[in-house]
Amino acid sequence: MENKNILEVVNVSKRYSQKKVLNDVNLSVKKGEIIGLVGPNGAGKTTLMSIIVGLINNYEGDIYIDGENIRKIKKKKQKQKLTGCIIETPGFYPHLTGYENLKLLSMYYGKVSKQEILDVISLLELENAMKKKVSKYSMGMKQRLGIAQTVLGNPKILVLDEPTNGLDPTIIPKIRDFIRYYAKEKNISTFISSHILSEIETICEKVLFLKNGVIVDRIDLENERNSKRKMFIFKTNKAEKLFEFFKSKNIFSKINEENRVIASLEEKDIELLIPEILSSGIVITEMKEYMEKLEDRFLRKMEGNLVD
Ligand SMILES: Nc1ncnc2c1ncn2[C@@H]1O[C@H](COP(=O)(O)OP(=O)(O)OP(=O)(O)O)[C@@H](O)[C@H]1O
Repeated sequence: MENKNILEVVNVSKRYSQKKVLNDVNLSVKKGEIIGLVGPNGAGKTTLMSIIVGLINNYEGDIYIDGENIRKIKKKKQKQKLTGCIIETPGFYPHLTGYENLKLLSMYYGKVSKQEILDVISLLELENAMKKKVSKYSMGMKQRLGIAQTVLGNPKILVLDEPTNGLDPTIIPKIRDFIRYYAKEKNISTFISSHILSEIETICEKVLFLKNGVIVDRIDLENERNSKRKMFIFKTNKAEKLFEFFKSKNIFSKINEENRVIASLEEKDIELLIPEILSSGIVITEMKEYMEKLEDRFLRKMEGNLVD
């Protein structure tokens, strides 16, 4: 994968009258990367995404897409071609069929082959919907057609605000495959927000937490997956004593609500520490690797007590 930043958000702030809804946001997305944006209601996710795709033009700071400052792009069409987006409800021509809508958009962008259109239809399993007028579509079908539209015109980055909203759970894996296909096969990056944190966790390489317009945490999931340091969970008769033991070794640990001890360790530490733990009279009846769910981490972060 190329290491080039396809999106750069530099010191972006946004006010609505007196209220600052984005405060000095900085982030970057590399070519082919899939990055998630999570945060509570009103955190500023839609505002940030709307600025990136050019729907909001009145903001402080700068947005660069593929090295170009979007403020300097005067032609609307040129700006629109940079990003494929789904923000709130996508717009269509309701009296036309799904296929006619896709074809019309392709003609607007030019240079979209029939095969490219057929690819999106097949990836999102839209075949049966293509001949129907969009006015007859369910909300989920409209959402899928909206997602299909995002890749026409070969954009640099997909900006997807809650793309799985209103979708049947059986369709959600299709969206995941679609995003992965365009990231890995076509090198199109994705910046995605979702309330379904497990989705973000499975698809994204990095996740940003936005709270009150500020990015309060950045998690490199890919790095964590490959890290030598892992979290382990211990079932023991003396949780408090084990916790104190780790503390005395400067190892991060905590006791969870089930009285299990969770500690951040490298595998090589374990061999050294286990004999010491056992000789101090602590009995460990179970020990396994522990993956903290993004949701739990998110909740801790929102409560303001994230400890790494
Ligand atoms: N046009 C507007 N005028 C005034 N305030 C606005 C406007 N649009 C958004 N806001 C405010 O900006 C803040 C951020 O809103 P935004 O929709 O970006 O948050 P969000 O993280 O996308 O929330 P949600 O998860 O509920 O979609 C909120 O306090 C919202 O009330």
